[in-house]
Amino acid sequence: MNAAMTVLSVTRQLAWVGLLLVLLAGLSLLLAARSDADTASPEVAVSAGASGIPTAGALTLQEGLDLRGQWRFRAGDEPAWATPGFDDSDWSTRAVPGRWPRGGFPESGQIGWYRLTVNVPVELVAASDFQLAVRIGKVISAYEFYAGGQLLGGVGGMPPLGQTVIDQERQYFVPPTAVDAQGNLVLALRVWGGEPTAVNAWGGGPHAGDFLLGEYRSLLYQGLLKELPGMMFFIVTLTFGIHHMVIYWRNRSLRVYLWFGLLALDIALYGLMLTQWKFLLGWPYLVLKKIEFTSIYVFPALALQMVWSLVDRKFPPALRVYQLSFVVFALSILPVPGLTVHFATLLSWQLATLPMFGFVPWMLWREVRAGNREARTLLPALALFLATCVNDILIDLANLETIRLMPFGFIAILASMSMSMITRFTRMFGALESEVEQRTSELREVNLQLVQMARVDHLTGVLNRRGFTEEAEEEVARMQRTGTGFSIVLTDVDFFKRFNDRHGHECGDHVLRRVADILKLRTRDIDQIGRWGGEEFILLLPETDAEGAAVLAEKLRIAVEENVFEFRGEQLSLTMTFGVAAFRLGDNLDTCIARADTALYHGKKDGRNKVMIGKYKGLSLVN
Ligand SMILES: Nc1nc2c(ncn2[C@@H]2O[C@H](COP(=O)(O)OP(=O)(O)OP(=O)(O)O)[C@@H](O)[C@H]2O)c(=O)[nH]1
Repeated sequence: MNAAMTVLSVTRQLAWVGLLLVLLAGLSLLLAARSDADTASPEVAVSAGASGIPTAGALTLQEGLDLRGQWRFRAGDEPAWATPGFDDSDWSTRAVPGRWPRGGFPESGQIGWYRLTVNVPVELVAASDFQLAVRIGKVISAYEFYAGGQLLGGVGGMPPLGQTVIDQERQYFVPPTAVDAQGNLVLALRVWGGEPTAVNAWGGGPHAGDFLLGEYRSLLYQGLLKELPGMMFFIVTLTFGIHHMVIYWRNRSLRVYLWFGLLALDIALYGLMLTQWKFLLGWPYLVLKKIEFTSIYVFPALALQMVWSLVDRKFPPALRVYQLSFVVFALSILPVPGLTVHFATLLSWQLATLPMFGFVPWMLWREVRAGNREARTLLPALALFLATCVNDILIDLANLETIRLMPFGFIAILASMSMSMITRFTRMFGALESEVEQRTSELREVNLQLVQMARVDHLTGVLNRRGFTEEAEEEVARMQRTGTGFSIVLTDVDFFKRFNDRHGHECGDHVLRRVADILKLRTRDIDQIGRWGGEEFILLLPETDAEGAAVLAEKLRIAVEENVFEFRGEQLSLTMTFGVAAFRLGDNLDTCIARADTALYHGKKDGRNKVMIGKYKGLSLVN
């Protein structure tokens, strides 16, 4: 019952998480589709140069004018390049976003300028309820942003400070004074490509994200909406992680929950670092980046542990070394100052993960063939996950501008692992329940035997005093209900002490057993026989009056008297005396037995080997 409840509650929780994931995936696809539609031909939205100044109508400005496309570009650094009047017609053009070639522009100190002129409706900009804004996407490694020759801010730090912040999108108010009388607005980006290591690894310049001109609140809303799936992914994985850690905390034998929880927390952290929400933490960019890299660097180690623990296999020592190397890798980048170490080691880390792409599926495939159910559930999800990893690695290696899919791959892993764990624990609970059931029924049987044993005399096999009393009490109750009477017969072996002394205790035991057999054999099934004391037996005869009981007692007396008891070649005989009493209204069991006892006593006194009826007042002898 408990197991069923647990499985039910876990399933319910998973159903919620599943629903969230579906919503998340749906929303992401919707947004991806929207942004695809927006960017289908960025050149159409923006084209640089005096000949084709893009014009932003009122409607477009509300929705946001896409600034992605060709901007004027020049490597080098002149303060005059920010001024609106500067003629940039002889500059080359460069895509925004679009990375610089690897190595960047060392001859110009890794600094280059981007310029774009757009035309905006003057009346709209002058309106008091309209605030013009520009959103600048992600730029490697730092930049300053100018509009109408005014410095509006930037991200990171330009040399000589040289502070790298490569993935922060930021939105800037554009003052109406930045727009000239004809509505022309000149935007300029002064970009620093970064330290040589960064430029060699990443190129430089604007590389991703939104580049938009529009109404401030509308841009802000769009930005928030775009970041929502990332935030939801973070919340879902964080909840998953915490939930599994709590389960592990409550039951330390569920190791697989520990690894699953840690893995989910690690991914949650990584997911958060991929969103703009991380900047709300207000932590230095270096710290955020260290967290991002540590979380991704340590991921293979946790994933290996998780997979092996899920399929319940021992970790091979060589694999342990491989796994620990990731942990060491992840931890060692923490104390190294600056971000250079991350850019310098990323490729090595990616290469180091490559073997996993081969042997993990291979191991799982072997497990699947060996009939491991967890492996069967995990394998397709892992294949999907690895495919998304390849996609993401290609984005870095080949500068592909496609969507990063790893979070979705990880969702598949999460879902499959949950399913796997549910199946596993449902199976475990099922086995446990049937085992408990079996044990309970065994215990019940043993208990029954014990109860029986506690009611039975082990020498003769008839009821003992306690067992007989219980049965007799029930008979009394029945009699009071139905009015049917019964009789009690008390019988005792004559001169048994002498018999014992003469033939030995063992022989005495044997004889007692045989006497019990005779009593059993000569009575009805409904009659109850008990051993009342040492050599004394008692009988309860339902629906029998005193006379009927005396007749039976007489038969028993004769049977015992005529019986030849054989023991170790000896042929022996003995007699018994019987006291009979019928249960009457106003009696209780004790008074009835006492009457039978008195009759027995008188039978003994009267020469033994007799049946005496204990009348209500007085006695009568049967023979
Ligand atoms: N072998 C054997 N003897 C028992 C057992 N229980 C009681 N006895 C013996 O039965 C004898 C009963 O002796 P008494 O109570 O003096 O009665 P008796 O010798 O039968 O004499 P009456 O009953 O007066 O005829 C004692 O010697 C007990 O030791 C038993 O389980 N096995």
